[in-house]
Amino acid sequence: MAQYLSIKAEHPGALLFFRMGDFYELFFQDAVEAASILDITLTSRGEHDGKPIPMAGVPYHAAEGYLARLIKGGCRVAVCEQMETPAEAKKRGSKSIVQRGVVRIVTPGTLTEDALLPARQGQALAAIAFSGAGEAALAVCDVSTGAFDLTAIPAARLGEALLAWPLSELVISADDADRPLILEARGFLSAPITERPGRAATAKSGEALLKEVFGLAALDSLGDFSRVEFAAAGLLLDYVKLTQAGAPIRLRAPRRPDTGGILLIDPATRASLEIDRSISGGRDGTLLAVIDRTVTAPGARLLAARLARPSRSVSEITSRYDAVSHLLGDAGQLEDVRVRLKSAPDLERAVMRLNLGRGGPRDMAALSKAVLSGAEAAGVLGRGLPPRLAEVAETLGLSGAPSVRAFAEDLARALTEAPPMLARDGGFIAQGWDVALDEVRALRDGSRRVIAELQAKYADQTGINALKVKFNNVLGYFIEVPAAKADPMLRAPLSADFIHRQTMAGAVRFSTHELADLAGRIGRAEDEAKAREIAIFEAFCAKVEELTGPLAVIAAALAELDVAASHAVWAAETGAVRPALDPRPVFEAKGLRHPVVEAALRKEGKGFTANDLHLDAEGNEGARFLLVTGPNMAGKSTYLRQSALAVILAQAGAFVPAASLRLGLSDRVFSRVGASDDLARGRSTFMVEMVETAAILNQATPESFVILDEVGRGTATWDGLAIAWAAAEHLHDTNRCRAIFATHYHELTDLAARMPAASNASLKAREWKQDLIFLHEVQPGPADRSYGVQVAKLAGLPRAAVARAGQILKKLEAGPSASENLPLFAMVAEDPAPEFSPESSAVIEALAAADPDSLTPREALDLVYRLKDLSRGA
Ligand SMILES: Nc1ncnc2c1ncn2[C@@H]1O[C@H](COP(=O)(O)OP(=O)(O)OP(=O)(O)O)[C@@H](O)[C@H]1O
Repeated sequence: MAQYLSIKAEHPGALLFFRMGDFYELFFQDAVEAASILDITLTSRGEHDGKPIPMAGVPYHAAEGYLARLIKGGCRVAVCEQMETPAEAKKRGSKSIVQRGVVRIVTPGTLTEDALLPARQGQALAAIAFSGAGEAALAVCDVSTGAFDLTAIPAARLGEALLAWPLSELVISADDADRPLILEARGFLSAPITERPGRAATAKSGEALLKEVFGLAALDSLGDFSRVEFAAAGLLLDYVKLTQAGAPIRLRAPRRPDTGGILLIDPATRASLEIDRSISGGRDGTLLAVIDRTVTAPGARLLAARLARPSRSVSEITSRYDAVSHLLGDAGQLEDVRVRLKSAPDLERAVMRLNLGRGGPRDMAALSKAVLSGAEAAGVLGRGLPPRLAEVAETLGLSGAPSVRAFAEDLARALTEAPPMLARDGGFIAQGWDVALDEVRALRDGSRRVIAELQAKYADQTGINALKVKFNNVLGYFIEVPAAKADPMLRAPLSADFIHRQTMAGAVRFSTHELADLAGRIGRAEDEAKAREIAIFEAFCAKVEELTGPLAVIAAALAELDVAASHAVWAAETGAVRPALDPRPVFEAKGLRHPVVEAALRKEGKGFTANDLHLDAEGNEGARFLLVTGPNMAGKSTYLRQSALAVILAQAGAFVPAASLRLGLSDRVFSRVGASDDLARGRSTFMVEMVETAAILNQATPESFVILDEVGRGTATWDGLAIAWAAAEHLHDTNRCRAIFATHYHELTDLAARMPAASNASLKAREWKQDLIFLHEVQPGPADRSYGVQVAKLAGLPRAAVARAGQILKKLEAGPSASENLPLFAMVAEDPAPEFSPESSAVIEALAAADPDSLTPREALDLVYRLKDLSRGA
């Protein structure tokens, strides 16, 4: 207990998995907590301060499954192992306790095990540091692959920067816990936030840790990082170090992701476009889920990363297109490549596990299979490739890495067909690979055969046919006879040979010197074979470590090829086309479709109506601002979203579901679609809408692409209209970006005539026998009316209510306030609109009645006093 308590004291924030023989045991509050999450029995053992100690345990061989559930349940787990065998402990004195130590702390952001990590999802552990100058630095790593990115960003962009990663855990300095930006991040992040002492987040500690981890005397070779970046790196590495409990950190040198070259997507836009997470939280119904045709886990992770961080670099995007075009051009080759890729396991994570000392024979087999499958895929690719694919083919072809090929082939020969997960289980080195191993195995098997033969010999000698030689873990090999027949063996002369071991209810067990001797030999041979296998495995691990660099390049090439093939397959299935990139800020799509809605409709056997869209931020060849009207349910939101999704797909390097698309690259995509409450953060629907709209109006540049749906809907009609109006003008006049604006305020359609680079479009609907038919077709010009009542009828409002709504609508349409369009147009025309109130109209009347030319100075002064009184309502 003293040992337990002292180890537990070192890891206050984690559940302690305390290894005792074949179990990990948990005690005290840990046991209570784990038992409730894992639904396992809570028992007790011994006493502490006069009270029973709660205890719960899980078998060590099944620990991964339990760990996974605890991590999902938001726990951290410190895994404490026995660092020596009980026999070793005894050597130090008969009362010595086995030495134990924490070998790692398992946290949501630092997993490496296959069983704990979703294969097709990336894992990002991020740390943030802030500078005094409004700058933040973000250090992000994936300990399962070794990726490590380090970058500085304006602090205000923290949200979008964080969400561009598949975040599993965020580390912050405790000193930053109360910053508004962190409080805000708590709202939109689903990943847990871990606080660390502020001293870990200093430039000095960062520099020291970077030097230590990468074995450098000076940091110049890493590139030019700032103090705040070093601080973020320090915070991250310090945490990784803590969780690795002394094992070396295996990350690649930090890379600066090219944020200048990334299409920025803010958190609200990311959520509303459902790129990789649907509004309801899952992956179903997202853009990623619909286009993903990857066949390997690293490919799936790369695809997700590309959709999360589309590019802004023409050369990067073009080279991605070239690869897709090539594969799309040869269906046979594409299929052949994918067959090879399908048999390539997760090389990235297997190598990392092996390097961390957590890998096993199965990871070795995965490494070999992945490398050799990649080589086969390269063979299929052949010649005449565009540069990017040529590079992939060259890497995978291994012509430049003969030692990797030799190693992969060695492994293929050395390992058995289905190797065990853990090296200590043995039996993974194939016959014929190692002479010494084969010899000890022959010895062991020979002794086993002799034992099998002993059964016949002893049966003969004792005359007991039912005599059996058996094995169990407690006795080892033993001789068993039915109790009724055992008597002669307990007496001379047989008792001289047969030594009594155990009497059971129905059987008696014996051993002989001969049997013990043979069993000893088998045991020694088995130990020797295992030791030999482990030695071979360790030699392989050393080789993996040596080849880690080239293996990482191969892993990246495999993922790259898988993503290009995935885009090609999806394009072939859906008729997606290669976008044409234009240096001007245009968006000209013919026959554009919404990939997710289309896929959903296809499942129901329905077709999707493709639509065109032509925008030009400079206003030369098309409108920069398109106002879309049309009935509810006509397809406005779909039209808006499909254009924003096309920008994201195109800049991610994928083809787009259209007949054609000509696109000038965007710096940012903004979307405000649909109203959503954010009650958890204390914001009403309208507040959320205004916060998001404000973000767009404040940040959109002429290169941005904006879709806004029903701005102003969440408040009183006139207020809403006024806000929508002002937002439209601001986008058109000030932001000057490509923008589509959907609205139910028909009054706004007149704006197009007043703004030079704006135009109207609407979705067609037709009334037929009092029913409404949606054609989902976009046409130029405003919608004639809104058909809200018809949609209400479609939705199943009671017949009487629909009829009544129809009556009211007629009245309203006939009444002056509704038919006379709003006075707003007149008011906004030139001057800012004056506030009209009873008081102000009285002031105006008095002014109108006054004749300045005939006023004496005294009368003029009186008039001023009267106006003043009138304005107060006096
Ligand atoms: N181009 C299209 N082709 C076929 N079906 C479509 C198309 N666009 C939309 N739809 C169908 O119409 C439904 C409603 O579309 P959407 O939500 O875009 O309408 P809306 O005009 O934005 O409605 P509201 O004004 O009520 O928000 C979609 O869920 C989809 O099933």
